[in-house]
Amino acid sequence: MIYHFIVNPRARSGLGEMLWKQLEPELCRKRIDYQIHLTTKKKDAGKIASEITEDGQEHMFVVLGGDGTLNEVLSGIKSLEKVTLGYIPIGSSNDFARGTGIPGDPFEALDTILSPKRVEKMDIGVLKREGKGRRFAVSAGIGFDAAVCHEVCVSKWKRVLNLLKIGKLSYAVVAMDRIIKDRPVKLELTLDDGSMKVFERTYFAAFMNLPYEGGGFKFCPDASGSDGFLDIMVVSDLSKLKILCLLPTAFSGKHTRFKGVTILKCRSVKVVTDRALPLHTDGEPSFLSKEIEVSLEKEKLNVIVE
Ligand SMILES: Nc1ncnc2c1ncn2[C@@H]1O[C@H](COP(=O)(O)OP(=O)(O)OP(=O)(O)O)[C@@H](O)[C@H]1O
Repeated sequence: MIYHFIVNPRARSGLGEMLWKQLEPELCRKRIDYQIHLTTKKKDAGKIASEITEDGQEHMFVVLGGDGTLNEVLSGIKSLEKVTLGYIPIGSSNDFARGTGIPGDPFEALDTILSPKRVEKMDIGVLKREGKGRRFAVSAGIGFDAAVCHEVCVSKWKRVLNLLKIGKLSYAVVAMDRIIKDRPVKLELTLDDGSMKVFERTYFAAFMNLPYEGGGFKFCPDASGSDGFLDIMVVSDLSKLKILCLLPTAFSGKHTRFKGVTILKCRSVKVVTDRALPLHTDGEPSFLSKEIEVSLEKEKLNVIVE
C-alpha cells in the first residue's frame, strides 16, 4: 500500500520542512512507495485527508507535524477504521506522541512506521456543539485550558519560544496570564450513566482521551486511548493561588491529590455552563459555547505505536 505523507512544513516554526528534507532521502534509499502532500495553509491537512479517503478504500497515512496538523487530518478522514496512521511528532507540544508512546525522535518514529511491531485500535473523541462535531485524538476542553489554546495561537510567545527550542513552555507562560484574568463559572455534567455532577466555581474541564495535554500536563494520569472511555478532569472551587501551585504538579500527575480536582470516567457527557466559554480540540481553538456534548466515535483508528 502506498504511504501518503501529509507534512506541515511550518510546524514548530519551520522545522517541519527541514525535517522532511532529512527524512525523504531515507524513503528513497529504502525504495518506499510514497506520495507527499505538503500543506500550504491552515485546514489543508483536513482537505488532503478527505480527498484521499473519499474512495472508501483502505489507506496508509503518515502525518509529519504537531498535534494541530494531526487533528486536522483526523477531521478529514471519512472512515476512521479504514485508515492506518503513522505519526512523526515535530510540533511544539507533541502530546499525542507522549500519550501513545510513539518515539519522539523523527528518525526513530519513521523506522517504527516502516517496520511496525504493534498497531493499536485507538479511540477518537468527538466534541459536538449545535449538532456539529469536531474530532480529537488527545483532548477537548472548555474554559481555562481552551482560553490558553486561543491565546497561544495568537501570541508571539509560541514563535519566540519555538525558536529557542522550548516551544512547549508557551502554554505555561500563557496559562499564568489567563489564571489571573479568568472568572469561574457554574458547570453541570450529565454522564452517560445518568448521574449529574454540579461544580459551582469551575475554571475548566478537560475531556481526555490520552493522559497529557498542553505540552506535557498529565491531567488524567489513567487515561488510555484504547479503553473505550474518556477521562474528565474538572478544576473547581479553588483559589487562583492554589491553581498556580497546582499547575506545576500536573506535569507529574500529582495534582489529582488537590481538593478541587475531580477526575471522572465516562463514555459520553453533556456539559452545560452558565456563561459561554472557549472550546478546544487537540489544542486547536474553536467557538465559544454554553452547551456541548463529548463522546467517542464508534469507529476506531489504527495507529502504529511500536
Ligand atoms: N503550511 C502551513 N502554513 C501555515 N500554517 C499551517 C500550515 N500547515 C498547517 N498549518 C497550521 O499550523 C497549525 C499548527 O501546526 P502543528 O500542530 O503542526 O504545529 P505546532 O503548532 O508547532 O505543534 P503543536 O500543535 O504540537 O503545538 C495548525 O493549526 C495547522 O492548521
